[in-house]
Amino acid sequence: HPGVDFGWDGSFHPGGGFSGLFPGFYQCSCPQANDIVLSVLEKAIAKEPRMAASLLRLHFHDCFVQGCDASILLDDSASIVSEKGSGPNKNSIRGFEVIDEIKAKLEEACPQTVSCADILALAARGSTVLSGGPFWELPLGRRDSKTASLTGSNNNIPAPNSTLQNLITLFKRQGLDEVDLVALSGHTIGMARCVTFKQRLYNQNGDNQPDETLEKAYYNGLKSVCPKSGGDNNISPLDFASPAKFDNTYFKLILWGRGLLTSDEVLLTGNVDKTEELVRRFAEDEALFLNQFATSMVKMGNISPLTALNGEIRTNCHRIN
Ligand code: HEM
Ligand SMILES: [Ca+2]
Ligand SMILES: [Ca+2]
Repeated sequence: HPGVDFGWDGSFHPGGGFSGLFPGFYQCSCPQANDIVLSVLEKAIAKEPRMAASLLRLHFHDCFVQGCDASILLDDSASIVSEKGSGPNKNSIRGFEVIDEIKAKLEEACPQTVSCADILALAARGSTVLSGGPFWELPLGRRDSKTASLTGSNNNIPAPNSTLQNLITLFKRQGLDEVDLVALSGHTIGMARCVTFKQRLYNQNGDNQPDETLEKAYYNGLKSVCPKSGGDNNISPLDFASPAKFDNTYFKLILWGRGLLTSDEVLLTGNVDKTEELVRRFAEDEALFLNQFATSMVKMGNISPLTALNGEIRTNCHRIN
């Protein structure tokens, strides 16, 4: 029942707009929602620490396509072309079983109440916290889409070989600025497949040469995980210093030429003073990064939510009601 609860202060965007979301949204209708999410996450992340990273990314890939509306969870059907088959998602995005388990428990406790879109947001926050990262007050009340957009998924989610200008443009399109870009790019947990960084190792500029910004020892190690031919699905940590801990080592590694993706490296070397400066400051000051990450996650989570009578509360996140 939107509008009945308190928490109105969280509904106002930093920019001044009204998102319609607020932290107390389930305070009456499902007060145990976050505890249920956390209990499933604890188990899943204990079994596989990488799951925290996968769930965080799932929320990002949802929010950048039609807003945070759980469009990413819809399977192919008569009316839906699933986003799961897009370039950025195919053979890559994971964590659906954990979302299903959370949804099943929530349907049992509070039937037809907690949206799949809010589950993604709660799972992203819980995963961050359980990995040692920051907590944030999370505005809730998103509803679920009745549509998905495969083309949106292909066009709005940045590719790992993006230029810095391209990254800035794609984030601006979502109302996110350079500060949000650098903070949210904080690939401090999780893994990437060889195919996403192979170009850097063997042919960065079409001249059959590696990316010159790659530090030598790191480069040699990556070549053994990611051969010139084959091995596309071999994985390497995005932050090899602490792949399961949510900290600022990712930014330190970038300064040392040990960022994994081109999109990580260009934050420093892409000739935009602002992003270069932010990489340096986040590398120096962990608290600054963690605080900014939390702020930027709230901003990302507020992208075009469905509220009031728009959308629906799906009973099964895989399909519309
Ligand atoms: C700035 C543009 C971004 C680009 C180009 C990018 C690209 C990528 C790529 C290529 C992977 C590896 C995928 C694979 O190999 O299958 C990855 C993984 C990941 N990304 Fe990003 N990403 C970006 C921003 C973000 C944002 C905003 C978040 C969340 C706030 C995020 C969170 C993650 C996480 C946690 C993983 C690891 C997932 C896992 O281990 O399952 N990324 N990203
Ligand atoms: Ca979406
Ligand atoms: Ca880390």
